Amino acid sequence: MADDAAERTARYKREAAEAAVERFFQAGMRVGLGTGSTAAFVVRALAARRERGLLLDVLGVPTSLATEALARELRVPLTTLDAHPVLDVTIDGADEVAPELSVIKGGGGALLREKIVAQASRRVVIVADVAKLSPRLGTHWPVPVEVLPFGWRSQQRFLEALGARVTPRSRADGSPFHTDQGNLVLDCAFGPIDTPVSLAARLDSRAGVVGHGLFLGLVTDLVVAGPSGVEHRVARS
Ligand SMILES: O=C[C@H](O)[C@H](O)[C@H](O)COP(=O)(O)O
Repeated sequence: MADDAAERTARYKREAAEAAVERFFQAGMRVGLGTGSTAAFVVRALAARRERGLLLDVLGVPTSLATEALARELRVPLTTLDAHPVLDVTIDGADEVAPELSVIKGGGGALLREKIVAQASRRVVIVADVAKLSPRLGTHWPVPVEVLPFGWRSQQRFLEALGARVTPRSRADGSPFHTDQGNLVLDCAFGPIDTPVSLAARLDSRAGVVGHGLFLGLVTDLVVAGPSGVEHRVARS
């Protein structure tokens, strides 16, 4: 039963990813490659197109070391933001998607590079299975906050004072989780967030906080897959 549900979810992720690659990646583009299980389907779909002789001149900027490794394994050519500071489009996953297409990201710890790449992209497409949809950010998912190891307990107190239940992220063996930049992640359960813009501003202005998973006003498109098929939604500008 549980296996069936996991297989269905994986199928929806793959369907969303494949539909987005077909729709948004075009010859000659410089593209951002997201991180996570849904974004991995994007890299695989791009590699599959290349095997058919399509999109051969597309170059990708990976948002994590894991995505970089996968792209290299599948022989997807990569570039950097330094070589291409403006990208045509990024396709990435998300943990929670609110109706106005604000999202929480960072379940895999790649939030900082993902936001840097998203902010450098003309178009930001989120691919998701239908279970990621939410009436309000924070309903189902904590906000990951990336902090410098230096003074991190002060950041924990700051985040608790903002109303969060804070869980320092750890690995399966209990050791602290470190991002690709060597920082820590504090998962901050706020519950449904009434004012995400002001919360993001508080986080952005705190020294020692180097990133957070609230992506507000960044996403241009959502491709979501579920039992009734694949749907494309566009953010209101
Ligand atoms: O840090 C990781 C990313 O923000 C992922 O895109 C996000 O956690 C969604 O991951 P998945 O597609 O595996 O559910």
